[in-house]
Amino acid sequence: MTDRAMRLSLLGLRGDKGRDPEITGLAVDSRQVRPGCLFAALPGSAVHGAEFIQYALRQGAGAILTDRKGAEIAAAELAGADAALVVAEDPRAALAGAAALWFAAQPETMVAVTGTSGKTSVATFTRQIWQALGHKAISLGTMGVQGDYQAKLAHTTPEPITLHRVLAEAAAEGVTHAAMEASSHGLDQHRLDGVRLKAGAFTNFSQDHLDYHKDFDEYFAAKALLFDRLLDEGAGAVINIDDARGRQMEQIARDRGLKLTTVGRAERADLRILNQRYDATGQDLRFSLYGQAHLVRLALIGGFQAENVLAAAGLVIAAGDEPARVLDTLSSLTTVRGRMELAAVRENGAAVFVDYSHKPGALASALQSLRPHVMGRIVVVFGAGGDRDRLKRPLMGEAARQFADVVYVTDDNPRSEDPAAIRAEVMAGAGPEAIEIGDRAEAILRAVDTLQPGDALLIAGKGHETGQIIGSDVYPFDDAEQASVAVAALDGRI
Ligand SMILES: CC(=O)N[C@H]1[C@@H](OP(=O)(O)OP(=O)(O)OC[C@H]2O[C@@H](n3ccc(=O)[nH]c3=O)[C@H](O)[C@@H]2O)O[C@H](CO)[C@@H](O)[C@@H]1O[C@H](C)C(=O)N[C@@H](C)C(=O)N[C@H](CCC(=O)O)C(=O)O
Ligand SMILES: Nc1ncnc2c1ncn2[C@@H]1O[C@H](COP(=O)(O)OP(=O)(O)OP(=O)(O)O)[C@@H](O)[C@H]1O
Ligand SMILES: N[C@H](CCC[C@H](N)C(=O)O)C(=O)O
Ligand SMILES: [Mg+2]
Repeated sequence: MTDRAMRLSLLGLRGDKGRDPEITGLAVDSRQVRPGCLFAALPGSAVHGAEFIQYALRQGAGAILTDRKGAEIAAAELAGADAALVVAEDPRAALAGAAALWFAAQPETMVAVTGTSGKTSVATFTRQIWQALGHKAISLGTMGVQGDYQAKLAHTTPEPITLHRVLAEAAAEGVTHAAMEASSHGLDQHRLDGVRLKAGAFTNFSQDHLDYHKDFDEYFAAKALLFDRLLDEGAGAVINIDDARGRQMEQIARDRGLKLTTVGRAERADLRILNQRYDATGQDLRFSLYGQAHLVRLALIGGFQAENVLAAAGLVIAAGDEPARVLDTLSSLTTVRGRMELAAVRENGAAVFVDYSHKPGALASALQSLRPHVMGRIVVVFGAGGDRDRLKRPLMGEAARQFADVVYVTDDNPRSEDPAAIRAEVMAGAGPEAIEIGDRAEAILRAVDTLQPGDALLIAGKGHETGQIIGSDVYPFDDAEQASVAVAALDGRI
């Protein structure tokens, strides 16, 4: 970043006392500040970034962006400093704007998707459709950047500096289309403020992240930011109207003058699911677009995938592709890694699926949606993550008890917490018949062992993850791999 420089004013920022230094880079972490950098001292949940202004100045920061409180905290250090001070009402929003200007390029056609579940799936399907139509496209989110440009990401919605660096790199590689996940944290922290979006989608809403958002309404309000603030008037809004929150979002989008496409089973939905027929390898979907019926074969497990596929189709259409051509691509869509992914099949035909459901609503819907594909019993193996929303643990237990026939409770990234204590909270909801096995590999082996012809096992919670986080160590662990190993061992192939 340091091989070029840009005046502070060209980043949309105004320094105090008319100061307008050349900026050589952007940083949110004082430890990454290099001479001439702009340091954004953001109000944090643990500390105010302004506590680190003294270090940023020592490293040679050329400008400090913060809020009024930050300026007060660091008043003494700032008084004698050469660096320009920029005080913004909302420094996160100002940083997002500055990052967009600094990196300048982004794919021409960008869309974002929010909702409690389905963001990764919709973003991935959107990218797959674009690619099938011949566009150079990426999806960006929980699984990193995938498609015609690839990169790892630490967050679902990265902070603006990383986000715009990646978008600029992708654009430089010729990527013209990008679908990104908008997490509620990302929206709340203005991480996407500088992204030029052609359309946004809303999937659904259920319990999550109540460790971060004060309550349901605040969590919803964060998701609504995509429609009531980020998208420009006239941009597309693709909204699943099957639940009450979806209809609330629809109203918000309507009030903002967005161009609506409704999705769902509701009779008035523009992209409407008419019927689904399930079998062991996928489903036939009958749907309509503006009243015109279509039939498509989807090699995807789970009724909710139809909602995700139609939301993705809606986004691609809203972003400018021709509807008939878009619908033609749908039969080519492939399973998203770790989302109702077939991981292994036993000799007796019983199937093992790996899924990323790690929230009560997602677990319930994963299990419910598996049911019509399965003739026998559904067995589930799952746990709940440590250092994350505790309220969801018993609720996940209840979902498993209600929608699976055999329940194994195990560990899923206990992090700094006591694994047994997490399991106890899950077990409280899962009921006395649930079987508790801390070691995840053993739980998977035991569950695979119970599978009879026609049964299916759902290993939930880790999806595409490749590690088990215990304390601060990450041990290699891949549910799909463990499933294959267990099947091979039990069927006498190893
Ligand atoms: C809860 C949350 O979202 N926290 C974000 C927030 O950090 P914070 O407010 O807690 O930061 P803090 O520790 O209080 O520090 C305050 C400030 O001081 C700075 N600092 C800190 C130490 C230092 O030596 N120097 C320094 O400058 C920090 O960079 C920060 O800007 O602001 C930081 C800078 O923008 C983010 O990196 C950080 O994301 C953390 C890493 C995080 O893990 N976020 C997760 C929960 C997240 O965003 N997840 C979503 C959703 C995932 C999902 O859907 O499941 C995602 O999009 O990934
Ligand atoms: N439309 C949907 N409705 C209900 N459940 C869904 C839907 N789509 C996906 N799921 C479930 O949620 C899990 C996560 O899906 P996905 O990764 O697409 O969602 P996400 O919103 O990106 O989640 P995260 O916030 O964890 O990144 C899936 O494994 C599946 O069980
Ligand atoms: N993005 C989510 C993923 C959780 C996945 C689950 N395996 C866990 O560790 O809880 C989080 O970090 O809360
Ligand atoms: Mg995701």
